Amino acid sequence: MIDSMQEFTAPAVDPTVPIIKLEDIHVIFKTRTGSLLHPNKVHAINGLSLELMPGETIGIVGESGCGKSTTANVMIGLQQPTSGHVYFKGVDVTKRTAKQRKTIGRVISVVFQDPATALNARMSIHDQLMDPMNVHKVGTKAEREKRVKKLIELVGLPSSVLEALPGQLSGGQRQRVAIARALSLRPDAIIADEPTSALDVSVRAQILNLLTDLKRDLGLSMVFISHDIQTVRYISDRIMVMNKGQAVEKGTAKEVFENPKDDYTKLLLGAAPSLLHPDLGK
Ligand SMILES: Nc1ncnc2c1ncn2[C@@H]1O[C@H](COP(=O)(O)OP(=O)(O)OP(=O)(O)O)[C@@H](O)[C@H]1O
Repeated sequence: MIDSMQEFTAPAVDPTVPIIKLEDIHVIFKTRTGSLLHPNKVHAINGLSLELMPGETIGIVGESGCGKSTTANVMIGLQQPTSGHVYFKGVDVTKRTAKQRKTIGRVISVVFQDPATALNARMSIHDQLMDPMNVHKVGTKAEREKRVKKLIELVGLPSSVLEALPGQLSGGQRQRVAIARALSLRPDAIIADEPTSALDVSVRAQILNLLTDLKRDLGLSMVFISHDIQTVRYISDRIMVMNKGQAVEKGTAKEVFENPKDDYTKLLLGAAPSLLHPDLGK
């Protein structure tokens, strides 16, 4: 771990105010097909409420199509809810202004499933890490250069990768770069949408461990999205189980695993073998 972690730690915030709060969110997509009951409509999110408190990791778990990514998109403002409210540090940003959008884009970072598509194939790793800091005019050029070197160290990569293009790195290394970039603006929160699903099983464990270390050392708040309940258990303080656009169960990781209340949660717990690497203890 590097000495000067402090400059990467999440900014101090009021511990009693959620970083992100979703209140009774509905998202209805207009489509060409739809269902028998709702022709030409998909009710992707159906009355969802959620609070991400400072320093905590919330795991969102559910099968493909249950609305996990749409929930993430509502949080970061990529998807406008059909109804309901989105709060950022206590401020209603449901209909966010361009200025609010820019601010929130800076303080909530996203790590996507596939680092190959999230990174620019033609840009060196150095330039990709510099880019968000250039856009948001962070410090002087010399300070940004120094920060790039520290960021790459923070995610456990040698400085030699800075000159590489994404295609020259392994999937796991690329995801580390994506995480370094997500940390570059010292975010309040990270939204990780299936960040390990595209990786080999052994690499998955390494990335999960890296995220666990970072959240502990930097005091990050995190929303961790996955269809694998064991992976979610490993990293989350609290878990929300989603089914058909609704939260069917919420609780601490311990509560959800030891005393699941909802039938769907029980089904998930008893379903397919974990995608988690066996080296990660239960
Ligand atoms: N832009 C869109 N237009 C129409 N329907 C959409 C759109 N985006 C998502 N949906 C639908 O909304 C529902 C929720 O999708 P979403 O991608 O949020 O689920 P998910 O749980 O993230 O699934 P996955 O794990 O496969 O990404 C699905 O039925 C999906 O087909």
